[in-house]
Amino acid sequence: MKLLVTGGAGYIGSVVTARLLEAGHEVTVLDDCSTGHRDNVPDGARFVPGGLDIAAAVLDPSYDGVLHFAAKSLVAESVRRPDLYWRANVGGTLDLLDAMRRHGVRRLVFSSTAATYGEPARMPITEDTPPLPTNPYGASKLAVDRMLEAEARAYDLAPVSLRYFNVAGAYLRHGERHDPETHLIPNLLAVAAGERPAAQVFGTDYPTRDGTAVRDYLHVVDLADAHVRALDVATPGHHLVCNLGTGHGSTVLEVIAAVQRVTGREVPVEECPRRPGDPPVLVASWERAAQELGWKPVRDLDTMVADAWAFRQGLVVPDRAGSAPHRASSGAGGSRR
Ligand SMILES: NC(=O)c1ccc[n+]([C@@H]2O[C@H](COP(=O)([O-])OP(=O)(O)OC[C@H]3O[C@@H](n4cnc5c(N)ncnc54)[C@H](O)[C@@H]3O)[C@@H](O)[C@H]2O)c1
Ligand SMILES: O=c1ccn([C@@H]2O[C@H](COP(=O)(O)OP(=O)(O)O[C@H]3O[C@H](CO)[C@@H](O)[C@H](O)[C@H]3O)[C@@H](O)[C@H]2O)c(=O)[nH]1
Repeated sequence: MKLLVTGGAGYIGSVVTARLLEAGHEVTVLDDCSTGHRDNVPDGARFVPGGLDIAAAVLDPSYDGVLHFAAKSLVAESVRRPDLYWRANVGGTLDLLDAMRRHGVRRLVFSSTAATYGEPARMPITEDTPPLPTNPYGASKLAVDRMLEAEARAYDLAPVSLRYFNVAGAYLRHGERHDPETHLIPNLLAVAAGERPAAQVFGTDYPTRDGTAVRDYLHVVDLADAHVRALDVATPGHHLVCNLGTGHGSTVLEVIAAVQRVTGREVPVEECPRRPGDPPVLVASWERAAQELGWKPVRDLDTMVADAWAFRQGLVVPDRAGSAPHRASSGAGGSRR
């Protein structure tokens, strides 16, 4: 297929672009490099610098589809500057959808998020869980999901919203290079590398097995492979929504233990107050993705940490598929409220 990847100079978009190229697709990346890096765009992809407002000039009717990663995605920033999030995530996507309609491009894979669900009490989270986002980031992504639903009906768009849980790991020369870095695993690796004095643990009084928050970490290559599959099942007039996670939750302290195990380094801990807006537990049910996409995650937490560590050391990270297949029915992995 001939594909446009928005945000392909970012962390996840660059890994997906690499996997799309490996699968034989032709890829153009559109990215304004606001949080991404030009040198992240894999060789073999065409790069167009710019924002979503120029999508109409980049697309043409020969394109088979779009994978849309370009967005602002920091929860805390979205609380401080909600206008930025509505404009970039909702307004930007409107520009993209207008461009797709104009050129008759229907297939769309969209980066949605677990943040659309808010703080549901029941785990694991299925796609039928009522979405109640608790911050403007999640709300802006939910607004796009709703736009896609309506445009599928009205204009025969073929959209797939993939709701990612916590993405981690690296592939080839692509890993997390955010500034500031807010994500847990890269921050822990900075401590292991001696670049930060201690790991900050945000909240030790959550109602979980060790008091720290539970998240469902998914390897970025497993995530990427779901996108390659989603392109094949996108259907005009139908909006498919699928969660992507492993069904297994890890606490912050368990992730710290994994980092110590994998790196062989000490990670001193500093207990800090809860980070505002952080839910206690988020764990995905990925049964729908298994059914609809024929997908399953096959890389475990230690592989995510090892690959992120290798990336940080400047190594080319190989594909380590099959480190630990996950069962679709596995439980929440954390005690519930
Ligand atoms: N990282 C996670 O755990 C996670 C979880 C759920 C959802 N997501 C979503 O996945 C997507 C990718 O996340 P990421 O972690 O790779 O982020 P990232 O910041 O590394 O990548 C986003 C890319 O989009 C580009 N971009 C941003 N706004 C743009 C615009 N208006 N026009 C053109 N380019 C623009 C940035 O320069 C960057 O290269 C985002 O939509 C994010 O909301 C990420
Ligand atoms: O230095 C740190 C960083 C994080 N955490 C905690 O670790 C967990 C994971 O945090 P982080 O890696 O920042 O991810 P989330 O805040 O869970 O958000 C990610 O996962 C969401 C879906 O679950 C997506 O919507 C977001 O885009 C994505 O950034 C949370 O409980 C944090 O409080 C710490 O204790 N110390």
